[in-house]
Amino acid sequence: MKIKIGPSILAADFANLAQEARRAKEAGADFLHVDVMDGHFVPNITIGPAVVAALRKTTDLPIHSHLMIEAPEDYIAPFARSGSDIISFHIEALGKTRHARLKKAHLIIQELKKINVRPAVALNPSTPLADIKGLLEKVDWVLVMSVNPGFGGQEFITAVLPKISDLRRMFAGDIEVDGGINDKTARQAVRSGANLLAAGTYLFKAHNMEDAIRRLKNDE
Ligand SMILES: O=C(CO)[C@@H](O)[C@H](O)COP(=O)(O)O
Repeated sequence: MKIKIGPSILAADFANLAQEARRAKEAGADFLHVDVMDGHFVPNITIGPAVVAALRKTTDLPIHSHLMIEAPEDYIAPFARSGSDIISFHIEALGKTRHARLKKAHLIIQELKKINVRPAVALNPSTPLADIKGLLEKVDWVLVMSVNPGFGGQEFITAVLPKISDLRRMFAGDIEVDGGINDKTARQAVRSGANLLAAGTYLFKAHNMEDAIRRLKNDE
């Protein structure tokens, strides 16, 4: 599968987002990964739909809004209106029982498809695949977190690699891995079956983003 790279704008210069989006595009990015955090689901607050809408005006790259928020079902419409092409929501944010989570996930997926936004389901490092198995026929993008969500610049959790391989055995769609991606962990993730890589620190702090993207794609 072709490897695609989504620079995570959490590590970008927030005072110059238009320029950062342009820099990512020129460096060969395939999509922009936008981390939305609410201070409840994760212990950090980042950006809302207004910033995604502003970013939308500056780039034609697909925008993936990764909702790390409680009650994501309440925010689907504003993030869709802001111009997100892909919206991911966390399975852990949808309730206490597996049944309740799946029920809510199905409704969110239906709503997203109806408005032509690509749905993706995200799961934390400690969340088992069993929790999303019932959704794999409904989505074609799964986001596997390789750090505990909340902050950029953390170390890749190698314990998620078997989960990526297991997922690849049962799922032919896109598998995005996010958190602690660098040239070494990118290779581990791809070897395990990932084809989409979100990377913040490694790309935005690189001396040359184009070279860094090439290294992640392993086509130097
Ligand atoms: O969602 C998250 C963190 O919660 C990620 O998207 C990070 O923003 C990735 O940053 P790096 O680990 O690549 O610096």
